[in-house]
Amino acid sequence: MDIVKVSNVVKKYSKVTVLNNINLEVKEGEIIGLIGPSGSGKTTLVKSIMGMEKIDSGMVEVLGEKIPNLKVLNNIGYMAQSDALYEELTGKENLEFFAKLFRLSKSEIRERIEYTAKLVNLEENLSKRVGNYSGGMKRRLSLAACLIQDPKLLILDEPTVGIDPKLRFSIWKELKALKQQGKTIIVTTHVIDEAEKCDKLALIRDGQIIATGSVAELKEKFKVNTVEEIFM
Ligand SMILES: Nc1ncnc2c1ncn2[C@@H]1O[C@H](COP(=O)(O)OP(=O)(O)OP(=O)(O)O)[C@@H](O)[C@H]1O
Repeated sequence: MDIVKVSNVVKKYSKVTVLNNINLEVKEGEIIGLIGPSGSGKTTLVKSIMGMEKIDSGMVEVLGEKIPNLKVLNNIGYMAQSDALYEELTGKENLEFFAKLFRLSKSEIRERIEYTAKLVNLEENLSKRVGNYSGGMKRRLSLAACLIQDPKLLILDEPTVGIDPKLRFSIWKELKALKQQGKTIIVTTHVIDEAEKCDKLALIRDGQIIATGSVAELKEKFKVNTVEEIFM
């Protein structure tokens, strides 16, 4: 089943076309990487998938519903490029705040905070004020926050920026485990070794998808031996 279906999407800012006839299908349980140079349209595409950006033409469907659709938003965990956290609150209070937005019960809130904090290795720091967190810790808390309601679809915009390689490795291990549970994950990245971990890549340039496929398929298509060369 297609969890996300993007059909002929065009998005303009003033007269500038930022997404130029995008078509993309994402299947259940797939990790898809959106890869492309800075300014190529990755963030605009993920925001259009959620309905945060109004598209000029085309159609987006998520979980079988036409977007924009508020109900579907409950099933999307979105981690934006910049952290949207309350610096005055502790890590735990931030997670509680987001959990309450989704009307989770008290016991669900406790369970989900425990699970997500463990996932991103922040259990020891939950009672600290977020204003005192490092950049990497804020990134990890944002990831925990976007998982709090146990969404079916995760949309992660450069999730591992500012995260050291060891933790990046453990986050990817968890993303794979989430995939095994049937979650679908869309991730934008500039990091080559992350691209290798995706089931499928969509290469974006100047608002167009120039190729999609697994790393192996893309290497074959472009007749190259490494992922770096695909980017070139
Ligand atoms: N709100 C906006 N108003 C006008 N132009 C915008 C707006 N948001 C993005 N753009 C432009 O749209 C283009 C695509 O931007 P977008 O943020 O989607 O790229 P990106 O691939 O995510 O880049 P990066 O990797 O640097 O995050 C850029 O030229 C950008 O300047």
